[in-house]
Amino acid sequence: MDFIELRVTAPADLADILIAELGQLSFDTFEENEQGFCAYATEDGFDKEATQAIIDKYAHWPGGMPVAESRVITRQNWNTEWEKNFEPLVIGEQVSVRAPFHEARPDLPYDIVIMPRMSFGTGHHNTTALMIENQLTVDHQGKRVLDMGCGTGILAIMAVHLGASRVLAVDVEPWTAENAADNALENHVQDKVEARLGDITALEGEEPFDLILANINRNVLLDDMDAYYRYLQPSGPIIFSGFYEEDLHLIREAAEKAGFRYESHRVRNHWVSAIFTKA
Ligand SMILES: C[S@@+](CC[C@H](N)C(=O)[O-])C[C@H]1O[C@@H](n2cnc3c(N)ncnc32)[C@H](O)[C@@H]1O
Repeated sequence: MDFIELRVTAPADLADILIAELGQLSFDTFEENEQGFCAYATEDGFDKEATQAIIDKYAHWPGGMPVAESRVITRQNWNTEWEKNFEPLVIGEQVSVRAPFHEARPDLPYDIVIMPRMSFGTGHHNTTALMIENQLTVDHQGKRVLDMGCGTGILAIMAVHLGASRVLAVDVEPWTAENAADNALENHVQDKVEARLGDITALEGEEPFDLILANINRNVLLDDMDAYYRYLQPSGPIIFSGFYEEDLHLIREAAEKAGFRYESHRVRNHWVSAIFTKA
């Protein structure tokens, strides 16, 4: 399959804003670098005009105008690049996230092995790290968990490490659902994680979950808010991310309108992960 690689040169503060806005289009993987960042989308989902409109909107940015160039790449090239650049990392001082070719960290309580491929979720993005930090504060013991927008399945794997009894990991991108299943196997949690292809409609017939994790993007979260409420047990927690600090009020308004109670949120580089509970 072919993908679009969008190379963006922009000052760091603007790069964060552009990543948030491009994340509302079909770009779902971002790699930051010294000049700005690279964003990836499937060739089919790439909307050239909408992408250019976002770049043009910031032509008068005080720190320097953004410049974007796109090219088509194959999945294979993309993987090689990604694997070459994938550094192990530690989240919340407790969770080691690494590829199979990195050394394990037996000094840390949680070890997650990710085969990156073409999916979002190696822990390097602020939203993934924020989600995991929030997961560390929420009781997962014996819980049935939903991971919406699972990407690599990193949050689903973390949920099992924290004691979840079952996790349904759902994503709209076919290779992502496959990648999540492979990563569950790699982390020996395949008996507890079911990876499923689809969007919110893939949940039809499911009983409400004890805990929901949803790191997607602002628009999908807003659209699916009422459904999340229906698919959560009373007083169950839901952890959101994938949106920018400026949009927290929108997420909060929609969540409270649906019936959730705001609990807390954390922010890194303008990205947010927020915890609500079903009132
Ligand atoms: C920000 S990534 C999060 C990946 C991973 N959960 C993490 O925390 O790193 C968002 C994921 O949501 C998926 N996605 C986008 N729209 C979706 C939808 N309507 N329903 C389910 N998944 C969706 C994308 O394919 C992508 O893998």
